[in-house]
Amino acid sequence: QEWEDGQRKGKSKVVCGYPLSIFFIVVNEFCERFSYYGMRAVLVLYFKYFLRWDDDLATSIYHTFVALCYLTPILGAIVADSWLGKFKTIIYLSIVYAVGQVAMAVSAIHDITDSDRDGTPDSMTFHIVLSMVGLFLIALGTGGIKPCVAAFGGDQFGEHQDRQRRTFFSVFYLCINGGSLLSTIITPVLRAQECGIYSKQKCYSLAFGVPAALMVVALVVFIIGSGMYYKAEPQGNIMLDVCKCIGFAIKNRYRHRSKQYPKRQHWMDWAEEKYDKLLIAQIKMVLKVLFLYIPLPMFWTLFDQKGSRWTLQATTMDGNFGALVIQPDQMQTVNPILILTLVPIMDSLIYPLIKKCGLNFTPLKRMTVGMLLAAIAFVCAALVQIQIDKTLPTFPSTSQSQLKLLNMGSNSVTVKLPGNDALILPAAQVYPFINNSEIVENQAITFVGFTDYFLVYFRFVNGMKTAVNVSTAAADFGLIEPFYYSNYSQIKNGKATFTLRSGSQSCEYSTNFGFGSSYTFFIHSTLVFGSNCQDSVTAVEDIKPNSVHMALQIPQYFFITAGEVMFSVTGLEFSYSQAPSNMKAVLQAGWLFTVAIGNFIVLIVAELAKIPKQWAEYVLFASLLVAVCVIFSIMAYFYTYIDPTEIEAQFKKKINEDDEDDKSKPGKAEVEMVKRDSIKCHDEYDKATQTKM
Ligand SMILES: N[C@@H](Cc1ccccc1)C(=O)N[C@@H](Cc1ccccc1)C(=O)O
Repeated sequence: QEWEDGQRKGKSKVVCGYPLSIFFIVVNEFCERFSYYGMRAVLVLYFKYFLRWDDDLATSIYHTFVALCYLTPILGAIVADSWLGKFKTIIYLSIVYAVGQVAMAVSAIHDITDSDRDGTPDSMTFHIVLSMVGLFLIALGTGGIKPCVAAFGGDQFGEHQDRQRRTFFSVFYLCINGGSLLSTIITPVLRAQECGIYSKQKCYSLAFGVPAALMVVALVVFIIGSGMYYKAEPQGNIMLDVCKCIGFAIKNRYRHRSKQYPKRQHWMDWAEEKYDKLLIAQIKMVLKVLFLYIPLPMFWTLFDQKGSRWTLQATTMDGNFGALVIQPDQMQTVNPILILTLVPIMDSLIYPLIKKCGLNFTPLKRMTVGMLLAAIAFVCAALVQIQIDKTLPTFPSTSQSQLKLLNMGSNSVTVKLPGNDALILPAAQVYPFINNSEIVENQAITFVGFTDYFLVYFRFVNGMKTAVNVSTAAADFGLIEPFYYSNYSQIKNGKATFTLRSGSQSCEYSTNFGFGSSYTFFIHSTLVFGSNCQDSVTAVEDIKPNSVHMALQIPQYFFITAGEVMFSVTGLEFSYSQAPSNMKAVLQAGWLFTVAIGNFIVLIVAELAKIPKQWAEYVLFASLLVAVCVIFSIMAYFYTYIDPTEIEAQFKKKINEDDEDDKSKPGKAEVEMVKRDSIKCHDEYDKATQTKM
């Protein structure tokens, strides 16, 4: 250890008690998280609006990707521990990661396959394949380096620098959220820009390109620090040793299943014939924690829906905050903002206050409360969804048709449709109608799913005897024949002024478009060019503008983030503190594995349940988490906290004593010694795990 500390001191300058090398690691993490969360923030909208997938497919692929990102840490930990070491693993996988980000940026350039230059890609297959390859490389890179970077940072501190190491981990978490905060603000803004070579489209390529650049910066910064790092040699594949030892214990137990063999205290003790007692004790500690992890994925199932279902929910809401108009994907910034404020508040105010009240708020209790808060967040999301649903248009079912009756004459008319009562339609009015038979082609609202958040649809119906041309300052929408209608066109939301022209005469019509709205404008036969035509055009709302404000999502973000602080921050700390010294990475990978499983659960539940109402799906997830939370609290009640360092020290001390003993008494019967040691070691392990909290 002293030699290792000497190595550390020799490698890196020390600034205010901290090795300078950690500066490069922290900056690297900031840029990497910027890259990851920036790309992830716009991903679901890229699927929906660029690749033109529906909400369910977009959500499924999004969660498959996130799950993959948290499966690959196991791979990264194995490669780093048994082969390349952490430093080289970070470098190589960062290159893979950066290539993946570049592939994503290229996949979002619509001009590559837009040979007819109409603004939409001609071969969607090319864009889909390239983006899927990109996402696979990103998952490999980000997941692979995840358990390495934090542990590599921890390695830079010596045995006696516990306080500095703890501060490093806090700064590390804040940097993660600093990077993700910036990127979730910036990339949605970049996405909203228009760019292109032949035609202008939403700039997803830039929104993915900037995270790609940041990943290159992360790699460069990490390489610059290269000469200063303490690089621990790979210590062999501990995960493989753990698996082999467990496998041997199971096999040995099975071989000795007959009653003639005495029982052992723990099934892992059946590995004693072949494996080191210290390793067996360490595996017991890890298994105890891993058992406790079983219910945890349900928390992540809810937590990670911020980036999918909640972002899609925001697209049906009004993002107008006065001077500021918020993009749906920008709402995710509320999470890191709250993390940056809640973590210090919890640590310096709430937890000490609870302690002062005499309550023992143990890590497992905090995690239980975290789960309940996440369930509350989903109840809030369901309530918001119910409000949104009230404002949505009534869509015709598969056996129904929707039609609009438009009276273009100057007298009222009586309309009688087969199977319906007669109705009187006044002059120059429109009557929206859902019919129970399929008498007309159902085409009214099929386009709505692909509307960009800032774009609204409109069309004109010409009730005049002359053809009318419709244009704005930016675009010409063409000529509409008498008593005919134009196709739907898109325009940016907000105020729009249309010029209506017939020959050399014209007049102007102004109106306001709300987010997500769609309009049919009816030009009356009474319109007189050259005068004000404001009163001679009737605006009919095909789809009402989004009226539920995005601010209503803040409570659900508050509860999920408070839940994250209690659950995730505490859980990470708990996993670290309960892990034996050589298995910290194993437990970190295990912790991240629960995130992966959580994302798979979203896919399974969404696929199996197929709930038509979104609010009901939110309630289902909240109920599932409450049920899991009850199971977890029971498991936590029976968990006894351990001090791995103390247990390991006792084992090492005993092994040293035995070595001395062996030297002084050569020829002692080995079988006898194993028996005695086994009993002693059990006693030590049991003594050290008796502290139940
Ligand atoms: N709060 C998140 C960061 C975030 C930022 C923007 C939108 C969503 C999330 C955070 O701190 N993440 C950490 C820890 C973590 C959380 C969940 C799953 C794995 C790890 C991170 O390392 O990314």
